[in-house]
Amino acid sequence: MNTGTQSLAAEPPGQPSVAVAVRELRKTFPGVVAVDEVSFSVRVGEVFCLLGPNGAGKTTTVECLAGALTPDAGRVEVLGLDPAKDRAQVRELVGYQMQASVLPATLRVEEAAKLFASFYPAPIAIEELLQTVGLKDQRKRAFGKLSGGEKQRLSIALALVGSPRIVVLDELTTGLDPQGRRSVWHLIEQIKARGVTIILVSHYLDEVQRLADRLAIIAAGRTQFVGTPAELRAAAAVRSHATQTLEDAYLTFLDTIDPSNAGRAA
Ligand SMILES: Nc1ncnc2c1ncn2[C@@H]1O[C@H](COP(=O)(O)OP(=O)(O)OP(=O)(O)O)[C@@H](O)[C@H]1O
Repeated sequence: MNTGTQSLAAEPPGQPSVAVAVRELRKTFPGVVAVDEVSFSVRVGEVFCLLGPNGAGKTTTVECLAGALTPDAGRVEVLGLDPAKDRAQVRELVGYQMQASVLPATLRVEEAAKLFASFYPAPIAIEELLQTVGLKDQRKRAFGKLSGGEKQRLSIALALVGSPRIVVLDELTTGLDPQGRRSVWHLIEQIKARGVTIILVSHYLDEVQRLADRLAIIAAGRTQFVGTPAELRAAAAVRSHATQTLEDAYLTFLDTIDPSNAGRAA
């Protein structure tokens, strides 16, 4: 197994090069081990993708690093902070893409952005934010009247409004048409170009191929692989000569995971 982890303690003084370090993370809910033993590091400025089957523990993991859940065991560091203890600071540093559908239907785009901006000490100017995500012309439109792609853009805007250094995007392009997906990918590349670290939970291997600098595969609550997309293809090629696309490589890799690890009960 290649978990490619790094030690925060090994970082030189000054600007950290590791944005997020997760070590042997475990999180249970009554009757379920959601995350059993997950470890990975995310470097400052990279796009890092979390992949894995439904129920593998990806959302639980990112909720632990965003400070929304408290781990049962293990260690999580976000720019040197513990999200479970330094919750307020971590919430200023990490933008978490909310499920947009929780917003009231009558709330206008601009009102939602202003509301979320009021939670942060140094928010981005609303006009610049809406321009960046391509919603300037829709700023007066009510949330309930937005298309699926526009809702997705708004949820990204709300994750960015606090000028975060890290953005966590969970299932970024689910439900978008091909054009909408490509334009959201372009948006992610623009955000990356500003130096923001991006953690992306995705089921779409074309998206991962296009955006990811590195990725982790989580299955059965454990990290099964950490590396670049090219390294995943190389690792899968050892197991199957038929491997071609990143999706082929991912599926080949998953096939080799011991199924007795799955379906964990607490
Ligand atoms: N609040 C909760 N209470 C009880 N069980 C939970 C809770 N949140 C998650 N789980 C369970 O923990 C496991 C991991 O869920 P999680 O949402 O982290 O997986 P995921 O990898 O994000 O899945 P998906 O790809 O389907 O979104 C699942 O079995 C899920 O049912």
